[in-house]
Order: sequence, then structure tokens, then C-alpha cells
Amino acid sequence: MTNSNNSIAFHQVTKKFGDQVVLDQLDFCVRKGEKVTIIGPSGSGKSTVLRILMTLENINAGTVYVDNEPLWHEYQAEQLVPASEAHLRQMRKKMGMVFQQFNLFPHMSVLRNITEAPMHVLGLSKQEAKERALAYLELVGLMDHKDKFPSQLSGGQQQRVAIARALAMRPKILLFDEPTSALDPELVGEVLQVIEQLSNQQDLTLLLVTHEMQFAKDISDRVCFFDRGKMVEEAPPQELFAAPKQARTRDFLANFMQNQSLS
Ligand SMILES: Nc1ncnc2c1ncn2[C@@H]1O[C@H](COP(=O)(O)OP(=O)(O)OP(=O)(O)O)[C@@H](O)[C@H]1O
Repeated sequence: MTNSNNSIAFHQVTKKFGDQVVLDQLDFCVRKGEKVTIIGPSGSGKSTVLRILMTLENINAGTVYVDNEPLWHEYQAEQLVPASEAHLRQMRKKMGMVFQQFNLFPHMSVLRNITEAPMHVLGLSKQEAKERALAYLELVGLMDHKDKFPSQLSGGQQQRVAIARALAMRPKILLFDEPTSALDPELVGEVLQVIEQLSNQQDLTLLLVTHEMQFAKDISDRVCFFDRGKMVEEAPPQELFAAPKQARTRDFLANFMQNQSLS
């Protein structure tokens, strides 16, 4: 299963909540530098994939590899054993995540929201963390807002801060969980624009869960359709959207188009 081209690999991963099987012996890979979107109906396990990667959820069976190292396990005497907290801490540094609900610290300025983790997790000095934060604020177009508090920003601006905060940890892999779902429609574009800019960074691996089909088309190298805890179909966007091979993918896309035209 380890393949030096892979950034992320799920090998026969099962995840249950009680009796409910949410991921069902899932096999799924993302190559280094690849930009992949996961689409699929509500409850199909899309966010669970991201939460497992961020070590927010454990798995019941199978193995997850990040950068060719097992995430939820580690090797001891060439045997895979459950991961220690130290191993999980080390692995978490490879990834950053942007959540639907921004999750900024409300009592901290925009700048401090971004400098906290580089200082306390990576051990950067205050000055180094500040320089890094300012560079990413520039990238997301929010330099003028560095001293404001999250409540003084629009949802779109808050999400751009959240992206800068994730980038400031210099992750190899960036995960997005429906980053525009909590935004008013007029604020969606500015966030998508920043993500689109990131999608041009060759060595950054992007994995996005989204209901924005046009966006998935525009930025992805590959789109994966999930249903009932399995990956039903995967293809470059122009193929998957124009000529889905599986009936379940066709039904999902047809339903989606119908809802769009009704709304
Ligand atoms: N902490 C939890 N405890 C119990 N059940 C959970 C938990 N987290 C997720 N689930 C259930 O697991 C299933 C998959 O959830 P998940 O959030 O991965 O779906 P999704 O495909 O991202 O859906 P959506 O598009 O609605 O966000 C759902 O039925 C959900 O109710």
C-alpha cells in the first residue's frame, strides 16, 4: 500500500459510529501535490474521511497512511501497533484543516489567531510567527484587518483568516470541509478565489469536501464520488461530470442539477 507518490492512502478503512457503518472498507488515495474533491450525498462519510485524517476520529479497521507513514498506527519491531500520542502529534503537523464554521478564537486578534499555533506547536519566535502570519494575510488579501477581532469581519473574511491560519503551519496537505457552506452566497466567491490560488501551488496536496460542483470542476485534478461509505467512482472532473459511469453517480448529479434549477 505504501507508494512514494501517495500523500494520503486509506486502505480497507472501516469506521463505525455504534452499529452504523460510516466508512465501509474504504480504499482511497491522493497523490502528492494532487488536488482532489470528494462529492456525494449527505451522510456518505465525506467529512469523516477528513476528521480521521486530522485524528479527530479513530478508525475501527484498516490502515490510513499519510506521507507513507501509518497515521493511526506506528511500527514497532516491524509490527503495526496503535499509535502513541507522540506519533499522532508528529503526524498532525503534516496537515491543516479549514472547517465549515471557521473556528477562529473570538477573543484574539486576526494576527494572534494566526501566530498562536506556529509559536506554540512549531516553536517559532514571536517575531518569526508574526512575519509568517503577515505573509499569509497578504496572500488572502487581509493585511489591513490584522488587528481586528473575528466578530468585526464578514464570514468570507473570517474564512480567509482560517485559511491563512492553516497555511501558517506550512502543512504538506490542506483539507477543506465544505469551506463555503456557512457563507452568504455573495461571500462564497472570495473564499473560492483564495482556494483556487492555492490550487496552483504544485507541492501542496489539497483534499476538499464540497457541494460547489462548478468549483470542483474548476480546481480538481480528480473528483471522487462517495456514497454509503464507499468511493463509487473517481475521474478527472470533465469525465465525471460529463459522463459518469455508475448509475449512483448519475442519479446524484441529476438530482443535484434539478435542485439547482429549482432554487
Ligand atoms: N460523532 C458522531 N457520532 C455519531 N454519528 C456520527 C458522528 N459523526 C458523523 N456521524 C454520522 O456518520 C455519517 C457520516 O457523516 P459525515 O459527516 O461523514 O457525512 P457527510 O458525507 O460529510 O455528510 P454532509 O454532506 O451532510 O456533511 C452520518 O450519518 C452522521 O450522522
